[in-house]
Amino acid sequence: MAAQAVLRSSAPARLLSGSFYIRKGVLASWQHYQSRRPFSNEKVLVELDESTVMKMKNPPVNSLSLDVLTEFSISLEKLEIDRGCRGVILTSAFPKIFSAGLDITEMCGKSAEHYAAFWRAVQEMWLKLYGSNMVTIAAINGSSPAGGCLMAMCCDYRIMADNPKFAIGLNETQLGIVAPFWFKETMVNTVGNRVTEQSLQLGQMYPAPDALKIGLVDKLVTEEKVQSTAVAAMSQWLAVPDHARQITKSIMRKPTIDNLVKHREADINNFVSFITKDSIQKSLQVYMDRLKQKK
Ligand SMILES: CC/C=C\C/C=C\C/C=C\CCC/C=C/C(=O)SCCNC(=O)CCNC(=O)[C@H](O)C(C)(C)COP(=O)(O)OP(=O)(O)OC[C@H]1O[C@@H](n2cnc3c(N)ncnc32)[C@H](O)[C@@H]1OP(=O)(O)O
Repeated sequence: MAAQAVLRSSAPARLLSGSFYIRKGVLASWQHYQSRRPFSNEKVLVELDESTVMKMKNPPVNSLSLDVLTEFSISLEKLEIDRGCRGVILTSAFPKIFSAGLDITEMCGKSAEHYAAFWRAVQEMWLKLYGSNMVTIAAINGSSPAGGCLMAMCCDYRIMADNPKFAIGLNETQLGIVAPFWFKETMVNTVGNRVTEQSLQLGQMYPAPDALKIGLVDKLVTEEKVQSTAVAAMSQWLAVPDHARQITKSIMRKPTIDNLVKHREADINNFVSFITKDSIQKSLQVYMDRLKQKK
């Protein structure tokens, strides 16, 4: 099977635990297995099976904290330099939630230095995932607002659980904040300018069937089949010669990536000056209070 060809050998089924876990099909040897042990840290779990799977595992809702983002980038980088790994499926360890997006508590009541470090980590995650040479497939097994939607959009292909209760979108304006230009550009590259303009202004969350209609996701399947469908899609993507696919991906994405690289420091300064405003802090606090009250 092509998906197995990605991952070269045979290996223990499961390795690590934490906010993510990565499952990888087959390793060449026990020594090779041992050499992957650095994945075994607080936030990342590596599972070795038929496909490489990164599972977000930060209860209760996979919010993307500074730690989670840092761990995600390190883990992805490790896979990126591993020549035995050609593709990654990104999913969640929890049913009903893919990711709640950026951890709002990281953007409230902290120092300017903290906000800068947090935003750099968000950028790093995006640069690594959007710019990955690997085939990346999002297996979206639940709701995926804002930063969660961004992660999914960074992938080459998106499969979502066919449940209208699960919604995906960039809802930043609903929090009184603004999706930065590179979130916007990622969405434009996914669904086009007109849909993005409307979605971003309204902070629209799309139930799964609507997300399929606008092309925000590529395929809907039942919840139980999300991961197996991702594995099957991976086989298809991996049947294409790597060099041709990678160069094509780079042609498509490089201008967007270069734009952030060029303006990275300005973007951090912009974020810090925006998020430290009293009015923005108030908006985020009100949103968090509402989230807690809805119970
Ligand atoms: C001039 C300016 C120009 C440019 C701009 C410059 C800079 C840009 C500025 C800012 C950009 C910021 C970009 C932000 C991106 C983001 O990702 S913001 C996060 C958006 N996320 C959301 O809105 C999701 C909110 N959560 C939900 O809708 C729901 O929780 C859920 C659908 C994900 C899950 O629902 P339930 O299963 O019912 O779970 P609960 O709602 O009960 O939640 C459980 C628990 O988790 C807490 N929580 C939920 N989401 C978050 C989160 N994102 N961060 C932190 N915490 C979260 C929730 O409060 C509950 O907590 P407890 O009550 O249990 O303590």
